[in-house]
Amino acid sequence: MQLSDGNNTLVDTNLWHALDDSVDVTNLDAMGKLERIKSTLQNARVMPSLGGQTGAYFTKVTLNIPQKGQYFVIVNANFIDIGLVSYSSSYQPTPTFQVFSQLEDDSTPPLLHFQAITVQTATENEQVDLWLLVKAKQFPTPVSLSILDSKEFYQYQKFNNGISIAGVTAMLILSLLAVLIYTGTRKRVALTCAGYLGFHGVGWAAASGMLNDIFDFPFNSSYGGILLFPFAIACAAQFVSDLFECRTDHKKLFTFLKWLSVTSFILGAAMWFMPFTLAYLLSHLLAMFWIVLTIIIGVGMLKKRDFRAKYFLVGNVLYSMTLGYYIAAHSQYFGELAYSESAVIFALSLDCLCILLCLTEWFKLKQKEFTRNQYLSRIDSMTQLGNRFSLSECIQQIPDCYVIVYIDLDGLKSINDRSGHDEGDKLIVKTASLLQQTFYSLGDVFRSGGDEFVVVLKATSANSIKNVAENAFAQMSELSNELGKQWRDAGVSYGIATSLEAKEPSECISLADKRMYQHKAKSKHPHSHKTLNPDFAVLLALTWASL
Ligand SMILES: Nc1nc2c(ncn2[C@@H]2O[C@H](COP(=O)(O)OP(=O)(O)OP(=O)(O)O)[C@@H](O)[C@H]2O)c(=O)[nH]1
Repeated sequence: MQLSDGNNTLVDTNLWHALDDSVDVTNLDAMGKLERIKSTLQNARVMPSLGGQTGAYFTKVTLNIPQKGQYFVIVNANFIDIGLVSYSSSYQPTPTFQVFSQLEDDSTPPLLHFQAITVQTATENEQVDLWLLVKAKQFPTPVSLSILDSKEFYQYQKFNNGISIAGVTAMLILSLLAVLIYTGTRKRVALTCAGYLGFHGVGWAAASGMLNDIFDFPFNSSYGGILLFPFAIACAAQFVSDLFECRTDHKKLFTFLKWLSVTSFILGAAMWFMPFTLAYLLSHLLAMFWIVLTIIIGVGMLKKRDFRAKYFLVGNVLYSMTLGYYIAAHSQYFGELAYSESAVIFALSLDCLCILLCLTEWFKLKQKEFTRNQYLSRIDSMTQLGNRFSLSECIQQIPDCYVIVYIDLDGLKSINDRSGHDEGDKLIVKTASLLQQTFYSLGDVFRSGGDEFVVVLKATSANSIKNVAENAFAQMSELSNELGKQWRDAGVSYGIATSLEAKEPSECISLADKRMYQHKAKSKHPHSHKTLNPDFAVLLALTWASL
């Protein structure tokens, strides 16, 4: 092959020769082995393609390199268990050996996803004979060779390794964030999200050869990427189900995603026992199916105005585009497509970011629902006043000095009976509005029951309590008169108690309630002496307290 300035790629077609089973390639350091391989070249079977093959293969390539310097040969195979290269030239007759594979690539330039070997020429127009031997459990895709000069290679290496490391790190960090969210919230959606992102991150760390580089495993972990993928989809299907509340809101989709998740999980477990090429194919089919499914779900949810789907859709559209490019790059029908792994990892890490944003959208929605429910559970819808629950929360935080006014409407039943419940409602709403107008700057008003209200008035000091209570008396009389003007039978009965008379706010409310009943009894039976005048009672208590 004459190297030129353009694309220097040797496609896989008829490039490789099958190695005779009798040649033991495990002892790679033995030069003799390579010499034996050379002698088998004449009789060796030529492979139309390495795509889908298993075992050991070798090739001899002659390169005409115009410039003196350092060149790199990239072996475009994602999985290599054993790799051996030797090169020699008329100028350098003694062969130079290099060993490479995901298991052993310390002496070759670090290149994620693939393997690179160095060829050094000593003169211009040097003709180099390159002997290459590769062995893998499976070569799921064709194995081409790309020859780059040092400038091109370092640029490629920087881009390829940089994007892969950044992408995998981003996926793992996002997954960790989801785990932290889960530990704080105990929400299943955060856990399934962590699984979704985490399996993708670990899968690509394995597939790119990063795990082997970091941990020096005794086995080739790059096959693990494909084998972990169905587990990522098992988590992803559960995440989508949790994200869109499918259990309650989309029952059919819930059942479908549950089965998809179970099937993916079983497939993931079964793949460890199948030929790797089949596993590779199944993982890619699952990926394509998943992408189409996520886009359909995303569009469907957006149509239903579920805006959790916006990030979900953006991420998956991006991922699907690069996955299409990746699959095309590995099929060889479209020629050499550069950076397909980097493109997929980059898009997938953005997809993972979008997935985490979906999770935050889910929590935002839950927060809104919670706030709304909190509001609804504390507010009386007719009067917009706080209800009994809200009152009990209020008295838990009440300051030391306060006055409680307990109010019960008079005449509501007769207004209901005479003019209908709508009219009765108007009386309730009017009373609430007058109470609010009167006391809005002095305290809080609650509707504690059908026709009962409680006002909690804050006093700045023990000395000011009496003034606050007296003011409340005056206001209540005015309120009663005001209601009487609009509804013939309407008025209010009320009782007032202060913090000076009770140890606990609840005791103070009971006292005010008791006085309200005394007041009501008094107004219904003005001549009875069995009940104490409530105005008198509270003033008496105040006098006692101020002594
Ligand atoms: N219109 C209307 N009536 C209500 C509502 N809640 C409770 N009531 C009615 O209010 C009445 C309260 O009963 P009472 O307290 O005996 O009626 P009252 O006429 O105010 O008599 P006293 O309190 O004894 O002075 C009942 O008839 C309830 O049905 C409501 O939200 N709207």
